[in-house]
Amino acid sequence: MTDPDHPVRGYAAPPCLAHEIDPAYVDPQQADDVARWRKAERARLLADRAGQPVAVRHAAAAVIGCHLDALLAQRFGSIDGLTISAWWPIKAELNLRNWLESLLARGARVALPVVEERAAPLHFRLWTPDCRMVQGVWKIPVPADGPDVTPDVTLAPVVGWDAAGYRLGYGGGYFDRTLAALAPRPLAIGVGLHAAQVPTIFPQPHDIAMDVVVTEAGEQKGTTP
Ligand SMILES: Nc1nc2c(c(=O)[nH]1)N(C=O)[C@@H](CNc1ccc(C(=O)N[C@@H](CCC(=O)O)C(=O)O)cc1)CN2
Ligand SMILES: Nc1ncnc2c1ncn2[C@@H]1O[C@H](COP(=O)(O)OP(=O)(O)OP(=O)(O)O)[C@@H](O)[C@H]1O
Repeated sequence: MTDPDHPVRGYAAPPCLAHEIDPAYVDPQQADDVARWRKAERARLLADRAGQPVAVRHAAAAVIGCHLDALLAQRFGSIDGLTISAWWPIKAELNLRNWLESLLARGARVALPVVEERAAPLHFRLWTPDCRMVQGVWKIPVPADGPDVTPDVTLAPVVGWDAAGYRLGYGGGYFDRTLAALAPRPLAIGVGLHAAQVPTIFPQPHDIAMDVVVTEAGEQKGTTP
């Protein structure tokens, strides 16, 4: 229908070109704003976390181990034979080492991430308490050798998280690249302090949401696989 008071004068851009716009198109100005916001938010969250008493982080890690056990039991039944990747804690990250050792005692395999190439997906190597470790990227200890493994479950430490399951890490984009590259995709569990929740991380096209986020307050986001 045409409105005689507002004659159609033509389009600013021909509508027939709409299909040629890449759905992954990112407004560079907006992407820049989000990157700047994330940098400041990371710094704030990291300072907050470092300011928590060690006893608080320690207690949170113990409770999170229990929540993770319940979650894995619900999703997989037995964990015997599962390969579960975690992290070697740095910068006041939660230390799940006791829980990781309990996984080994229950027949699971534990893997740690290795940055073999910058700006590329992570690799994973099996870990045991007595395996030889070497310093990797960012001086993060990694298992010195052993074959690459593909985790069934990957635990990703979060600097920040939102209720939609998106995580903020250290800004390397490593977990997003890794999840984008793995097929089948492992169950991705973001793990961190409840206080690290933010209303949104302003997800960008490259961000991949965690299947679940677990904090000391329990499971925060869940999807039925
Ligand atoms: N303990 C632990 N191990 C982990 C992770 C983690 O979050 N925690 N990772 C989780 O992914 C991977 C390592 N993540 C890294 C993330 C960023 C940079 C890094 O070089 N950052 C740059 C800034 C990048 C940018 O802003 O563009 C820097 O600080 O200079 C290094 C490693 C694998 N191992
Ligand atoms: N699949 C991908 N392909 C190419 N670049 C990617 C991919 N995923 C993320 N990136 C790049 O990585 C950069 C950092 O991403 P982001 O801010 O989400 O990191 P992060 O999730 O905090 O880091 P990390 O996962 O290492 O803890 C982004 O600028 C993005 O362009």
